[in-house]
Amino acid sequence: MKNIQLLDKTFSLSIPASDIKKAIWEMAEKINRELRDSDPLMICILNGSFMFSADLMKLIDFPCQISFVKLASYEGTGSTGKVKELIGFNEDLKGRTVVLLEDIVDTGVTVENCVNQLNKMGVKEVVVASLLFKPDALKKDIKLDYVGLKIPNDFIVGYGLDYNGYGRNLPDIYSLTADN
Ligand SMILES: O=P(O)(O)OC[C@H]1O[C@H](OP(=O)(O)OP(=O)(O)O)[C@H](O)[C@@H]1O
Ligand SMILES: Nc1nc2[nH]cnc2c(=O)[nH]1
Repeated sequence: MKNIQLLDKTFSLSIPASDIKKAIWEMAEKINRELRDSDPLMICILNGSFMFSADLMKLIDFPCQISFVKLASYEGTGSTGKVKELIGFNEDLKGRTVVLLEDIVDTGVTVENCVNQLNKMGVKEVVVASLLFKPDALKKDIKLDYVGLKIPNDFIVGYGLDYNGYGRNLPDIYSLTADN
């Protein structure tokens, strides 16, 4: 199995780029079918979601807007349980169908925080699309509308996800090995 080293930690290949591509293609098909008449505004949650959002958007086949927020809840290899807002929601979203684009839903604190903020801003509906979901880590009562792949509760890097800022550029996804 292919291993990589980032800073002090070793990771092993867990999701090859071909599986990621297939999951995004299937999600885009569904979104194209189900949201084309809703004039949705996609919101990419930076940093981690930049790669997923770019690849998904290229497969959306109707006129569609995208905007960006920058939030952080993870430090090192664990959740802080709190969401830091680095760039917030600053558009008029009243009455809009908003699609949150997440690379991963882990504890769910980030998505819960966004959904609460958006509802206060008077959106019509919030739809959540996440490439990855760790069901065993979830601590919040949130609804996920589109999920690419369900994964075990291991710390992962690659395809936008980082370890202390490194690993985001990897096309495949890697899991922290047991011997770290
Ligand atoms: O469900 P949660 O426990 O909230 O975890 C999910 C969040 O964690 C990651 O962001 P992170 O805080 O690492 O910031 P980053 O995207 O800038 O790496 C990821 O991009 C999600 O936004
Ligand atoms: N890099 C990284 N960020 C996360 N944010 C929430 N879960 C994870 C994870 O497993 N890896």
